[in-house]
Amino acid sequence: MVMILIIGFGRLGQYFYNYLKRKGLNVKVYSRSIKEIEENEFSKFKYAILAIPENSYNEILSKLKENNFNGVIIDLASKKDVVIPIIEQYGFKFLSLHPLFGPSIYEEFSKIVVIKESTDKSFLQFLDFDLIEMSLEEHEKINELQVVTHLLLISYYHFARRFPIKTASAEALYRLSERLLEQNPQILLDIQKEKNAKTYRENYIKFLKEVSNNIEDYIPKERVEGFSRALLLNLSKLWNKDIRKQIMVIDKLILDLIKIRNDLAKQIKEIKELRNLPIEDKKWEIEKRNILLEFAKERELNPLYTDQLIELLISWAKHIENPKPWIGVLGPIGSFSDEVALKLNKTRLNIKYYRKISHIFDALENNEIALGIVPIENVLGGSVNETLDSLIKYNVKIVGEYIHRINLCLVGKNVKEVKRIISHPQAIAQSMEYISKKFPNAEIVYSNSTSEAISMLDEYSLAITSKTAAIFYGLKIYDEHIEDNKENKTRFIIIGKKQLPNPKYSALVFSLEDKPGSLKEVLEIFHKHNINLRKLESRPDKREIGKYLFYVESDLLNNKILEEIRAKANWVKHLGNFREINEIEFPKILD
Ligand SMILES: C=C(O[C@@H]1C=C(C(=O)O)C=C[C@H]1O)C(=O)O
Repeated sequence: MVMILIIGFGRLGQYFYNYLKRKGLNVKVYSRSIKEIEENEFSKFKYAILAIPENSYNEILSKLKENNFNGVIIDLASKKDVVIPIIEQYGFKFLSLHPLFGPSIYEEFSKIVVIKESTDKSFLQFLDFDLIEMSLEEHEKINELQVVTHLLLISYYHFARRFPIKTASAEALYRLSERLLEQNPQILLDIQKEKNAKTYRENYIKFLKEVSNNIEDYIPKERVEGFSRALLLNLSKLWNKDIRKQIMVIDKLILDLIKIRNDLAKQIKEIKELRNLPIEDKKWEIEKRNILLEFAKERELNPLYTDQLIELLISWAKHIENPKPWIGVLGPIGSFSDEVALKLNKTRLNIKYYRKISHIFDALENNEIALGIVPIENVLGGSVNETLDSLIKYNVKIVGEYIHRINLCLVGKNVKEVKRIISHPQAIAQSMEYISKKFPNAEIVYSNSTSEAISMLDEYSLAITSKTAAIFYGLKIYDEHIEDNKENKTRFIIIGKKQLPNPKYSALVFSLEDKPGSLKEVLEIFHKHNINLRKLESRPDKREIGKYLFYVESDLLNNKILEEIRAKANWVKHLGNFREINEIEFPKILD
């Protein structure tokens, strides 16, 4: 495997170190502060990347020579006319690069100049930046530009500091100058002390005088298409022809902004603590939501998605202000599980939405969430098999239950004609009579959840959802309580890892020996102890046809009874003891 040595661990050295590591290459560092290797190991390396100032070249190259390094030198210096002769003097093969790294080293802003005269270019295979080949002479023009840009920003920095009140453009320019001056001062000084630097500066001053004397000629007659909105975005368009890269810059900007937003939420939390105010400010949330929705409307942004995004940002901020354990629920927002979660948890702050019931079990087992809320049975549709099967498969406990009155609503947006009815199979099953009477010709389309059906709506379809979803997504409610049985209820279970005190019921699964009467023997144990069964359901054991597992819920079982059952069954899994709960009270429910 090729071994790469990085000498120098400033900004550029660190960047290349992380970049090459990420690519799975074998990289080591040698610098004043970090010595991952000894000098006598230099000979092991195929490449040595020099991320050091020009005035250290002699010292480092002689060290490399003395210690038998005979690979390729990769120089990242900007003054090629200074460093290349030194490298040649030591007789090394070399690759001369000039990384043009843009705003805070986002990769989308990074190009690398490769000097044509380099004697070994094999290292380029490891770099997937935009590479630009240039002769030493052409590269010199970059130096001229760099000298002038720096001159401008350095002088502007000192000039602007005298004026405390800044306009937006003065501020922007000032920030740019600060960004430059954040760099290693020695490098900045070296650039301005280069042999032609003084001439470059004087040429530019001459040019400035010319502009100043004939200013009318230099103000364009037409407006320039400029950087008026987001500077970086526009820069990105200039730098990247690749649209995916431009989108990536946008995504990174969004994340950077969210980071800033969340840091502000932390600050506001401190103020609220000082003033003894609650974290959540619903009044302000609603007010700002309306302002932002108006803002989005002016920009023709979809209000539904904008609203979801705002909701997410606000919950994110609140969760940062007050981190609570996560609750996993079948989503998206507006599912019946979400209704129950809201009822039990009061807020969506710490609710995570999952697309499938089994994903909630998986997340709980992996400690991504502290609790899950899942449906287990409906009066009309019967058991939710995915929940039963997940209870069998995953290592979690039932800690509580909640019975929820289901109101099925028929919703849509600007419907012209009803050709399709979309919903979760359970909701469809619960309103089949209604659908076949009212829409005998409609096609039935199944979705993963009732709320997911909303994203599938068009002018020719209706969805069956909760009222919460209809309100949240601003949909028209065409009818409600369309369920065939007006006593429609769903029982939800709360799953977790710890049991609550004072349980009333128990749940277990067991398998039996394949012989006459084996189920009866187990059921007799319940009878003998006068334990009432609430639910008995068989599930295929999924290994052999005709083999079943039995899911049982009953009044509370003690250990002695459980032992008796274990003695009669082939295999028993105790799924927990639980009772009805009407509120999730953290931290009580966790310890
Ligand atoms: C950040 C704040 O705290 C909460 C979060 C909000 C948000 O993220 O926009 C708004 C109001 C508060 O419920 C705040 O009070 O402004």
